[in-house]
Amino acid sequence: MSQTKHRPQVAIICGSGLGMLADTLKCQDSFAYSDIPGFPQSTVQGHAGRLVFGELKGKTCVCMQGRFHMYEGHSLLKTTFPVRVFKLLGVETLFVTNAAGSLADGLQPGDIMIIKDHVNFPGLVGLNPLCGPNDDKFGPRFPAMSGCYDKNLRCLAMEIAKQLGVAGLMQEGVYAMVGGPNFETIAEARLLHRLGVDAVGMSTAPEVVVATHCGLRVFGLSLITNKVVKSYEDSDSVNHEGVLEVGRLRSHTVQQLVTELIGRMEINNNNTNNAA
Ligand SMILES: O=P(O)(O)O[C@H]1O[C@H](CO)[C@@H](O)[C@H]1O
Ligand code: HPA
Repeated sequence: MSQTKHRPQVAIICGSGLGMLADTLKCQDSFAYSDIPGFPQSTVQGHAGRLVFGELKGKTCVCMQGRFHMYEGHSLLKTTFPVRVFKLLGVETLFVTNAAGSLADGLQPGDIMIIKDHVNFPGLVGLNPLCGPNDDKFGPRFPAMSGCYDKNLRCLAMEIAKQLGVAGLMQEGVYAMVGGPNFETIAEARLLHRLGVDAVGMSTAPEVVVATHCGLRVFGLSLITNKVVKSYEDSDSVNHEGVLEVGRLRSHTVQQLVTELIGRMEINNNNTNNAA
């Protein structure tokens, strides 16, 4: 921390193809993950591997240009390590963004889903970053996860979308994390759809679990990059290049939304920063 004067209140995790969110920060200090002791390395195309500090609309932010995924071979503790670093830096609010495939018929590629809730499939079978001895300095052994996506921020985001004229692209929904790295089979897609999942991806839930455990307020959004194939008659197939391309196409809108939301949200400044 001796290498930056920024003391962030807000952390942003950029999803696949959404690294441009960091470009909006003013007075940047940027660090390659490879230069930060103990930080994992990004191995996925579209995840640059840089931590960027800066100002956005009067708030101090830190932005992860590149996240870590379980399928890269990182332990869940490693994939979520930055979230606890953010807590220790004094961050109060975590923004998680991701690229996701849609299962809901009303969500089209290019749409933006405000995450209302998630299904953490790896977590349901014990692949949870909170497994192992609990560190009471961060949070309780059995943290509640109901309401882990802050309702006020969700409402404010919708209000801002209306003012920006992009409300037609936006709706709330349930995100499910699967392990990846393969995309879903048709049978898996149908199962997820029947379970009430609106969008699916391979990240985010562990970060949100760790953030909620240590008392961070969370806002999440999924950029819908593809429709998940649910029919045996459908010859479409998804690929990572296509996912990144939709990220590039929608980058401006996502930047506008995140910038306005960060600018207008209230910061309590009551983060005691005493987790450890
Ligand atoms: O969740 P993010 O990191 O946005 O990336 C999503 O896009 C990649 C697949 O194209 C997977 O990593 C999936 O999780
Ligand atoms: O269709 C998908 N499935 C899982 N992860 C994804 N990330 C982007 N699109 C998808």
